[in-house]
Amino acid sequence: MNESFGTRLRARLDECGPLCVGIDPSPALLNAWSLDDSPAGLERFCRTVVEAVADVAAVVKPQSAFFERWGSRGIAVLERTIADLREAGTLVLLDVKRGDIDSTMAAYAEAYLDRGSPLAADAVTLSPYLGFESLEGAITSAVANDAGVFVLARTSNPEAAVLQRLVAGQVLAGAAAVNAGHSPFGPVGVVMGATLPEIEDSLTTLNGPILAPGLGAQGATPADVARLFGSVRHAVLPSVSRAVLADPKRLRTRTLYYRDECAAHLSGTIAAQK
Ligand SMILES: O=c1ccn([C@@H]2O[C@H](COP(=O)(O)O)[C@@H](O)[C@H]2O)c(=O)[nH]1
Repeated sequence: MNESFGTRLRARLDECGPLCVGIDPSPALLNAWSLDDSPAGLERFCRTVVEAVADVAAVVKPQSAFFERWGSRGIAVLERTIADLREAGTLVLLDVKRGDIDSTMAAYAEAYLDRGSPLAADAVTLSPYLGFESLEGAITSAVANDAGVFVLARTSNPEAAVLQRLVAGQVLAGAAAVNAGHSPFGPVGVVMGATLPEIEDSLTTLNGPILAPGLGAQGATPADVARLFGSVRHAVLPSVSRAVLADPKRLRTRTLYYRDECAAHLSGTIAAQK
């Protein structure tokens, strides 16, 4: 029997420490790397990131939008990047933020979670905007494929605050209900920005992983991660993209910096800053 996503994520966090590195091959970053904004440039970018971080980041998170922009040729690069990451033993979280009615969700699940699919990842991001229950088929598919999902609860962008504060409680309750009884984590993670001023107390009963984007370019620091997520330190997965990707020569050192700083702040080795 294969190991569940929760078991594999726990092992990876214990082995590598708490960091998710994003692969966001934007036109600006390709330009900063002196690469063509083309599928070939995209491929070179991704190969370089995989080689530099696959063994030190617990999870790597390709941002689908930057691949989709190139149509089928970009998706082909995404497929190869997912394959390279999985071969390297890294967990792949595909950031696609999908959410739709049940029959359409089933097709998304087939694309991103069915282990026979060329785009199959270890986990995907999902949007609960059509109702948490509309994600049920995708969650069932994730469990059947030993994969996971991360449902948007409170995202890192400031524009989301008013809308998401109204519904985050429902998302956290829905996720906790699915995760109940699973060990070490259930299959349903949530997304909670590291940029938030505060988080919901109910996160302590989630029994699932917490993806915390916003580190670096969006202004959050490792100290913020510890201040917000200290009560769920065993489950938090801080995520960083541009602040690590800015300079190809410093990919690994920046990754190690964010990983080690997050680990030190979360463990209390570095005292929490006000
Ligand atoms: O709440 C969210 C959810 C997802 N993202 C994505 O993460 C990266 C962030 O990139 P940075 O360069 O570290 O700012 C990007 O792919 C977003 O789409 C997020 O920022 N916030």
